[in-house]
Amino acid sequence: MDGQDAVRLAGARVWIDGIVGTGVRGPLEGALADAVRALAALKRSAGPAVVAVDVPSGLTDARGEVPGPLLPAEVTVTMGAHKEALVLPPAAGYAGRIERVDLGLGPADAERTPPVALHTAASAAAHYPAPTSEDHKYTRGVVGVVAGSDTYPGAGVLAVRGALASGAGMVRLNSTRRVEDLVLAAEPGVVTAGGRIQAGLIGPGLDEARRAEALELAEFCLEAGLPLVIDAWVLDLVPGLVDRTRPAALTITPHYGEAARLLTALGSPTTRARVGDAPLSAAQSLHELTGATVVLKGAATIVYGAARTTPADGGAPGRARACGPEQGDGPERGHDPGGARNREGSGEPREDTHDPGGARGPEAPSSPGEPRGRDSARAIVAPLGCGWASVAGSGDVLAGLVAGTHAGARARRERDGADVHDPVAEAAAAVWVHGEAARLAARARHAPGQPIQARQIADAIPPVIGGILGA
Ligand SMILES: NC(=O)C1=CN([C@@H]2O[C@H](COP(=O)(O)OP(=O)(O)OC[C@H]3O[C@@H](n4cnc5c(N)ncnc54)[C@H](OP(=O)(O)O)[C@@H]3O)[C@@H](O)[C@H]2O)[C@@H](O)CC1
Ligand SMILES: Nc1ncnc2c1ncn2[C@@H]1O[C@H](COP(=O)(O)OP(=O)(O)O)[C@@H](O)[C@H]1O
Repeated sequence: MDGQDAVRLAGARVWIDGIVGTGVRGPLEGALADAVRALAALKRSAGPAVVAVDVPSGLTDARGEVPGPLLPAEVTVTMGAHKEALVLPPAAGYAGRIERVDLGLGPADAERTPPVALHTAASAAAHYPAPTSEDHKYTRGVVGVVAGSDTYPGAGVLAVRGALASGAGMVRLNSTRRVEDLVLAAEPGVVTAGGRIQAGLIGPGLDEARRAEALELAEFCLEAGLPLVIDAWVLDLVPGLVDRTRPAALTITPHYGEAARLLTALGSPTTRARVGDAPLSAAQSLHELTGATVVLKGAATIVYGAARTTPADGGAPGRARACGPEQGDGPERGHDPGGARNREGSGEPREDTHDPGGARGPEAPSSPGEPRGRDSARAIVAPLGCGWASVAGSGDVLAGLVAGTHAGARARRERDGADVHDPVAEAAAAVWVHGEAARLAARARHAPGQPIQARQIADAIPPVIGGILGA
């Protein structure tokens, strides 16, 4: 590109970038790299809008990494299927708004580009069915939550609100008196007594003083084969839990900083910057090292894991002993989220509070690295989120929503005796709903939008779910 080209280009308000497509692999090199670098610099100073054809030039990597110079676009018009580089972070951040042009190659094109699927409203709707006349709170799912502390009381409120907003039938909370009072003032339907649960959540806003309660719920869930979501600081429990249990039902929800810490603790040292450069690889490594479904949070959130195709619970389908009878059981059975405090007066742990190994059957995977009865791993990514979602407590709402979504799915499996468990699809649905809720709250669907708080994301979840069910 000579000086005259530069002057001509600088005068144009829109550039159409069709320089390099998806056929190239690895970083652009030589004269091509120099030209793309020069154009990117000129774009920064002259400010044209760039419309890329298929992919922005330089986004060549199928794992969403950014290998070298590239020309960022405001709009990318892509043909047929979505390309990984357009949906996976960090590359997705350079593609702008995506316009897909159907080439008539079939409906699957819209959603799938193996091995990465893009989550959509249609795929989320299946995970939030409207209750029928047969349903009651236990068939809609009960979430046991250990969240919030006197250090971070607000996170407990937000996690509970996320779980409730999922459509779960009930949330049982174990927290400090202050957090419980705050939660009950906002949500009087929350229960602080022990009892039957169908999924657990530990992490949001916990401090060291709450470690024992978090560990107790984690062990209860993993031993009973109940879905367990681990978030935030208590992700540091994961290496110990993976060693001692088989985490078939474990979902972890780290942000990049937490992912780097956890990978390092698992013997794969890395940094937050390296996770940010290659988040798909980080999510894959976390899954391979733990067996868990990994929700790696960022501007575009990657969900990585495997579906179970054999009974998650072993034994009689539809019933987990640790959860007590099918219905009508009260606080005398199941998990006791109040721990020792709620047992005051009895002197002993209750008979059904822990059920070591009882509900986990022979179908449990033999090791985290070599799960039996599971499909091969896959990634699902939600479209690039609305930036207003990056506000304190947003991830706490998401953790609650993921746990509520797992609890609902688990309750339906118990009711129907179903044996297919797809925690990746469940978690991806929750991520999609959370992203849409942020967009709705911020009024950012067709406009830049406006600042929001995490509680507004929680408030917007029910209308998003209602919207996808009514569509
Ligand atoms: N209202 C309440 O009660 C709230 C309570 N909360 C509770 O606070 C606790 C601490 O959680 P926390 O995430 O703030 O701190 P922590 O994990 O130590 O991060 C340290 C370093 O990690 C990085 N990093 C952070 N976020 C990142 C991201 N999204 N994406 C990428 N990187 C990110 C960043 O590193 P840097 O970029 O500076 O290198 C940062 O300096 C936790 O229990 C939580 O539940 C919060 O939810 C807020 C609302
Ligand atoms: N730039 C962004 N655009 C869209 N969503 C974002 C962006 N940055 C973060 N998020 C989302 O915001 C949430 C932040 O969660 P987290 O880091 O756990 O925060 P907190 O601990 O304060 O709740 C995640 O759901 C993440 O996907």
